[in-house]
Amino acid sequence: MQTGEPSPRRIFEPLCGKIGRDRVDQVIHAFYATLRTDPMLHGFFDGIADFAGHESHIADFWWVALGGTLEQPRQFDMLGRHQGLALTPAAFARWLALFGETLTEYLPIELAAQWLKMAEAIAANLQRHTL
Ligand code: HEM
Repeated sequence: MQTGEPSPRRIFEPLCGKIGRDRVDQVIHAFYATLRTDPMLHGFFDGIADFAGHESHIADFWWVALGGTLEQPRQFDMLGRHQGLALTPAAFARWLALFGETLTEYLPIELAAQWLKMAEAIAANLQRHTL
């Protein structure tokens, strides 16, 4: 039996650590700037008065979803916020396409792919409950 050698093990590092909060904020800021000017989706966001507040709320959501913690925990109500928006499969597809484009612009391909995978899973769940 070998001694003194650490057994090989998978070191788990959550995505939040690999991406970092600054890049989460950058991605969200760029993504919502895109959403607000997108011909298909901008109308959903026109009514938001405090957009900076909205972006920081969304960035906090993703920070937690990616494994991070917040100094001041916040409540999220994903289903409640999306119910009644009359979302369509085409709107979801557009949202995901734009999110994927933003991710690949700001992150290395592997990190972008992992984050997008999470967004796709959340979107699929949202669609099941809101369409
Ligand atoms: C058709 C696609 C989508 C549209 C048009 C849309 C639009 C919106 C709107 C209008 C709000 C409410 C803003 C407010 O009143 O403060 C919101 C909230 C939010 N959205 Fe979406 N959304 C879409 C898909 C998604 C997806 C796929 C995700 C995540 C993967 C997401 C994440 C969030 C989060 C985290 C919030 C805040 C929830 C909370 O306040 O607790 N959205 N979205």
